[in-house]
Amino acid sequence: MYKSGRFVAEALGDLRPEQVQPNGVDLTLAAVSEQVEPGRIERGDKHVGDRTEIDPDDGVYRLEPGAYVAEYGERVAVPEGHVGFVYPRSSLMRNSCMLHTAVWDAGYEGRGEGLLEVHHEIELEADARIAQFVLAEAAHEETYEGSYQHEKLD
Ligand SMILES: O=c1ccn([C@H]2C[C@H](O)[C@@H](COP(=O)(O)OP(=O)(O)OP(=O)(O)O)O2)c(=O)[nH]1
Repeated sequence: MYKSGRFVAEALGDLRPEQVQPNGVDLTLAAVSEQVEPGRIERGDKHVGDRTEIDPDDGVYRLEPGAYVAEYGERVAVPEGHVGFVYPRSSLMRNSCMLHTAVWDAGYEGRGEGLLEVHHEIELEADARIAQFVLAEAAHEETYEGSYQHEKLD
């Protein structure tokens, strides 16, 4: 069962009131980058290819069609007994852009990333709300202890 937006907001903390939605909380766009070298997925390890961060122009990212990595501004913490997912804000999708998500594991804490697919040029203001984070109840044995634990926390 998906939890309420208020429950998700309490798990994340430190949000503006307009970020709290009925079924989740909105995440903002903290940074945009483009991958510039190949990554590698091996049977036992992985390597994320280098990226170049895009500078916003007067606070606005003007993006041509392509694939980008979006960094979210909020510290996400997935409580035990739950799993998280990110959906695009529907206005982003209605503008021919999409955010893709992997699984946000129970116990993960950090500022995560998503794959931003731009199918028609778009302007995104820095710190604008672009995504919605939701939590669902989920059974699990362990909690997250992978290499991205505590990423981009101050
Ligand atoms: O769209 C997503 C989905 C997940 N995460 C975060 C939360 C998740 O718990 C963590 C690790 O994801 P995953 O377990 O899929 O990473 P991995 O590629 O298997 O690496 P590792 O084994 O080091 O965890 O990344 C994101 O930032 N963006």
